[in-house]
Amino acid sequence: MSEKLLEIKNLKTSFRIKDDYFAAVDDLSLSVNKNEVLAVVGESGCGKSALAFSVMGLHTRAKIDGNIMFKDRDIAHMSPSELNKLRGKEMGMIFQDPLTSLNPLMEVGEQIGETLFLHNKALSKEKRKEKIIDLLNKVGIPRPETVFNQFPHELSGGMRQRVMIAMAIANEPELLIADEPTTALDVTIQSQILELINELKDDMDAGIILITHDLGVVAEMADRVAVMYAGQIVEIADVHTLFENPKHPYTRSLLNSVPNANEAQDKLHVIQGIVPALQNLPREGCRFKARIPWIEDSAHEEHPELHEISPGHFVRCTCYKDFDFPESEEEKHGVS
Ligand SMILES: Nc1ncnc2c1ncn2[C@@H]1O[C@H](COP(=O)(O)OP(=O)(O)OP(=O)(O)O)[C@@H](O)[C@H]1O
Repeated sequence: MSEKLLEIKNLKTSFRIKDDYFAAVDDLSLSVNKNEVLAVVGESGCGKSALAFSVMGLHTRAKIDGNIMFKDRDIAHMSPSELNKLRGKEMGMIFQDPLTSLNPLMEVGEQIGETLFLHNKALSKEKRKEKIIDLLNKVGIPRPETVFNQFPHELSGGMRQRVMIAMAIANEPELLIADEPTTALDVTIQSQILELINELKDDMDAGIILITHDLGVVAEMADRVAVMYAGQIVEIADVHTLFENPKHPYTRSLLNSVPNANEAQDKLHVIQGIVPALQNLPREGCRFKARIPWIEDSAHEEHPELHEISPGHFVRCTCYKDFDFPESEEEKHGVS
């Protein structure tokens, strides 16, 4: 039986725009087990990073409602000092762009050392250095003794990403959030980094939230997949089910918009439109409705819910039952 590490219940993360608050994560619930990679996918602007930052307690101005239970403690409402004790120790995060999270003025060894020191003041200077070299080795950095004394700008993008991973895992966190960890990297480095994250999962029995818009990465890495649209989860299932039997029109559109090298495909489907800006998100009814105008209004639920259609496979709104891709351009634009 898998052991639950994180349980998010009815999370609502809202940002203030002018005089109102608008939810970027809107009543979202999900859980992550130990030794599991949960991928969170969706187009730009659907709320993936807002979710990750909420879990890490990194939003300074957002309004957070709901609960984020991490090992039976509600971290959604912890004080900043309590959260600081958890971050970097029990929870680690890998960001998309290492330059935003590494200090440009500090040598690599010193930065990793600081993270170690913050959470383990008893470690002697010598032991700390030993541990840092070990970590640099572990994340596949050649000549770790040299890199120890280098500044981030002296390293390549792939090496910087590895340094950030070394920092994120320095204290062996139980929960690791990786937000687009390989987007900026070329394909060979990307697969090495993913392999590394996979090893960490097994070595440390960690739970991992992997945020990405790359479905190839999802197929390779994830145990389960949550598909997000407009702040909500629209489908969640184990990775095999999600790729073999996707149901929600949004999931099917995402999968259908990716060329499949193994199969002959007649036509790629392009999802029309974009995720609306936060202030313009439809909050009533099916949020995806405007992007599939050829589907009858009556197919949608008034208050779309997540339906468990097979064990562990949840789909939001009944419109999935009637969904198919349009046969013609006219149909696609809702003209019959
Ligand atoms: N601090 C903020 N203030 C106001 N709006 C914000 C803030 N941060 C995010 N948003 C808005 O919240 C929505 C979700 O953004 P978020 O960055 O979580 O999306 P995302 O799915 O991670 O996108 P990407 O893949 O581009 O990073 C977007 O409409 C974004 O403009």
